[in-house]
Amino acid sequence: MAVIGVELAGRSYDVEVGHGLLDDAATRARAFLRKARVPVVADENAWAAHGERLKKSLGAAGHEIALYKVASGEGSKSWDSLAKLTDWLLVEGVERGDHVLALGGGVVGDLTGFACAILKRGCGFVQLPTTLLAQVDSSVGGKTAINTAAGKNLIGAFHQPSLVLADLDTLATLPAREMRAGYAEVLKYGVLGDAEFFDWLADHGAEVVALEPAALEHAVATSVAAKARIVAEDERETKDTRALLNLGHTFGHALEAETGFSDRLLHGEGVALGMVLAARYSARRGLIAETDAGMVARAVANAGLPTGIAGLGLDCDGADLVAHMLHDKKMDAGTLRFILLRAIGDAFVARDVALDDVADFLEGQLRGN
Ligand SMILES: NC(=O)c1ccc[n+]([C@@H]2O[C@H](COP(=O)([O-])OP(=O)(O)OC[C@H]3O[C@@H](n4cnc5c(N)ncnc54)[C@H](O)[C@@H]3O)[C@@H](O)[C@H]2O)c1
Ligand SMILES: O=C(O)C(=O)C[C@@H](O)[C@H](O)[C@H](O)COP(=O)(O)O
Ligand SMILES: [Zn+2]
Repeated sequence: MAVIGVELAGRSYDVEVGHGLLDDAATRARAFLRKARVPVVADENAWAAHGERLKKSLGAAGHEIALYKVASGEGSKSWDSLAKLTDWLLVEGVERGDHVLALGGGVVGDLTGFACAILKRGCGFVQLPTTLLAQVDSSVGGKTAINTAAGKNLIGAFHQPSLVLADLDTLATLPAREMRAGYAEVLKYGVLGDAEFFDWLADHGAEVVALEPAALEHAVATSVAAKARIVAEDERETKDTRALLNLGHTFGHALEAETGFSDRLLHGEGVALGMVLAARYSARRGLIAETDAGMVARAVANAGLPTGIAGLGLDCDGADLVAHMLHDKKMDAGTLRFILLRAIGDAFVARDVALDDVADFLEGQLRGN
C-alpha cells in the first residue's frame, strides 16, 4: 500500500492507494464521519459492484448510509444533475462540517465535488474513486466541474477532498474499454514530465491494464505522486505548472464536444488522441523529431487506444474543432496556451501558437495525412 500526501497547508490530505481499502473505509475515513447517517453519492455501476463492501464497513462502525445514485455517463455532469444532487443534500440536512462520500469515476467525483464546493458555500467530501482514471487523476487535486452546451468543465470550482481512498480491487469490475481510457491519463504523466516512467510503461503497460497487482500499484502510486507534486506547486493553475496536466486536453476536449460528450469518445480516449496530436503538432513545429511523435503514438496504440482522428468519422473541419477550443480555460486575452513537447518527458506551455495553423494541422489530420 502507498500513502501519498497532497501538501496544501491547511487543506493537505492523503491519497491511499492499495487493495481492499473499501472494506475498512469507515476506519480509514473515521475522522470525517461525525454522524451516524453518512451521505454517499455513488455511480450506479460502481454501487452495484462495490456498494455492499462500503455498506458493510460503515455498518460495522455503527453508520447507516443515505444513498444517492448517479446515472452512469458524462451526461450526469450537468446543471440538471447538480440541481437534483444539491437539493437532495439539503433534504438530507448535510451541514458545512459534514463530509459526503463520492463513490465512482471522474463523473461522480467531479459532480459531487462541485456540489460540495457550493453547498452552504462549502462542505467536506471524501473521494472513493473506482475507475483507473479517477484513481490516477480526477480524485486528486480538487478540480470539480460540470459541462455546459458551450463545452467541457466550464462551470466549476477548486475544492479539495479531505481524503482519497483508491481501492485497486474496484478495478476488477471495470469494463476493459474504461480501463484503457484511464491508462491514457497514466501515460500522460510519462509524456509530460517523466521519461523514465514512459519507458517503464513501454515494458509494463500491458500488466497495468491486465491488473497485475504490483505493476498496477506502481503505476497508480507514481501517477498520484506526480499529480500531488504538481498540485502542491500550483493548486489553482495560476502558474504554468498545473497547465501541463492539460497535455492532450485542448484537442481532447474539442473532440469530446464534437462527439456530443457521448460514449462515442470517452474522456481518456480523447486525451489519448489529444496527446498524439500534441506530439505531432510539436513535430510539425520542429520541437521534437517525427520519431518521438511516433513513439507517443505507438505507446497509445499499444494500449489499444485510438491514434488518429480520421477514423472517428467526424462531420467537421479543422476550424470547427478550433472553434471549440476558444472556450478552453487556457484562453488568455485572445490567445490560447498550448501544451507542447520539447521531448518525451518535457512538456511546456507554448503561447505563440496561431489558431489558423492549428486548424490547418487538424484539417490534415482529419483527412488522415
Ligand atoms: N477533476 C479532474 O481533475 C479530472 C481529471 C480527469 C478527468 N476528469 C473527468 O472525469 C470524467 C471521466 O471519468 P471516468 O473515466 O472515471 O468515467 P466515469 O465516471 O464515466 O466512469 C466510467 C464508467 O465506468 C463505470 N464504473 C465506474 N466504476 C466502476 C467499477 N468499479 N466497476 C464497473 N463499472 C464502473 C461508470 O458507471 C461509467 O460507466 C470526465 O468527465 C473527465 O472530464 C476530471
Ligand atoms: O488536474 C488537472 O489540472 C488536469 O488538467 C487534469 C485533467 O486530466 C482533467 O481532465 C481536468 O479536468 C482538465 O482540466 P480543465 O481545466 O481543462 O477542465
Ligand atoms: Zn483528463
